[in-house]
Amino acid sequence: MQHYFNQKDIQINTEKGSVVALGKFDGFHQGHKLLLDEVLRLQKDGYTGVVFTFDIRKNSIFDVDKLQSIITSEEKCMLAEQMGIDVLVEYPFDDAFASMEPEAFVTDILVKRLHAGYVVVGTDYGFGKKKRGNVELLRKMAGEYGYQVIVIEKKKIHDVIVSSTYIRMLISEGKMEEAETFLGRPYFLSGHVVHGRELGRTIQVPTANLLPKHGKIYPVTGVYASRIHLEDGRVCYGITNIGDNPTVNTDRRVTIETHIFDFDEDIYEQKLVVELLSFIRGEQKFSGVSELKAQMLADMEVAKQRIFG
Ligand SMILES: Cc1cc2nc3c(=O)[nH]c(=O)nc-3n(C[C@H](O)[C@H](O)[C@H](O)COP(=O)(O)O)c2cc1C
Ligand SMILES: Nc1ncnc2c1ncn2[C@@H]1O[C@H](COP(=O)(O)OP(=O)(O)O)[C@@H](O)[C@H]1O
Repeated sequence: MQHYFNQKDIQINTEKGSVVALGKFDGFHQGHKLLLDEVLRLQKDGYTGVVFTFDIRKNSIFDVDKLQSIITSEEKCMLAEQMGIDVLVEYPFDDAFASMEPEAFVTDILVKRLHAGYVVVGTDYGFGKKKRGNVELLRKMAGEYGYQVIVIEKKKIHDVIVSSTYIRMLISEGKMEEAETFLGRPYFLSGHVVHGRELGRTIQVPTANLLPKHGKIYPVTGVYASRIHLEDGRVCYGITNIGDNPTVNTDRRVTIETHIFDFDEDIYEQKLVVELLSFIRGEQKFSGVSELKAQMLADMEVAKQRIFG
């Protein structure tokens, strides 16, 4: 997959033209999937499939520090690659771009740079200066510039519109099963295993530690049943604690710690993808390590019950 990250000199070489899906695509959820399926369908017909999204970190109108996404840019790239998308664009949404006339976006980017044969958007997609660009404008310019517009209606599940905002709310409340329904896959986090206090092994519950990433949304602190994807493709199950470990931690830094069931290997530096399947309990301060350990063993039984039934 080709990945344009935070760069404006995009040029796609395509014989037949491209199919471009436009959107923020935070989460690549069940609603986004309808757009992505159109891209994949037209890719099979020989069009170059492009997912066009924005990197908004350089725009002064957003309080970037407060923005939290379901998936990081790296995770978006990983998912697009897994789906088989040809090109992922994360276009810099800087102040210059925010004030671009929508007609110029169509002619300069969609037509000249991406050679769009098809443009796929949701019903309420807005782009360009003051969001004046919309489905109507895309349709109006389609004849002259030789592309077709595919408009996708909002997907609903149990009568609720699937949206990134709704899914972020579910995640932050620890409602992992519901988040999974709307995402179409469990919420996951990813990163490289770092060293911790090496206390886990002394209580026979070693935990692979990941650091939280800036800009990523995390669920409420506590214990979760989890599924772990190791770098070599193996899939394991385990239990994950997100929190600042009040029982043993003095610096109160938040970490993500996963104990993998029936596993005994050194996996420091390895990249893990940890899917959080089900919330078990909130984090607590125990009177000592032996109380904590007893609770961890009980948590493991609950996790196994939820995972294996
Ligand atoms: C299933 C599980 C549940 C945990 N629950 C708590 C908790 O409620 N309170 C707490 O202070 N720490 C909790 N921890 C974190 C432990 O304190 C931590 O894993 C242990 O200190 C090992 O740390 P280390 O990886 O830095 O060696 C939990 C860890 C796991 C794996
Ligand atoms: N079942 C397991 N689950 C998680 N990590 C394991 C397991 N078995 C061995 N390990 C290894 O042990 C390390 C965790 O041991 P631990 O004593 O908790 O040290 P640390 O405080 O550095 O995380 C992991 O990073 C991993 O390399």
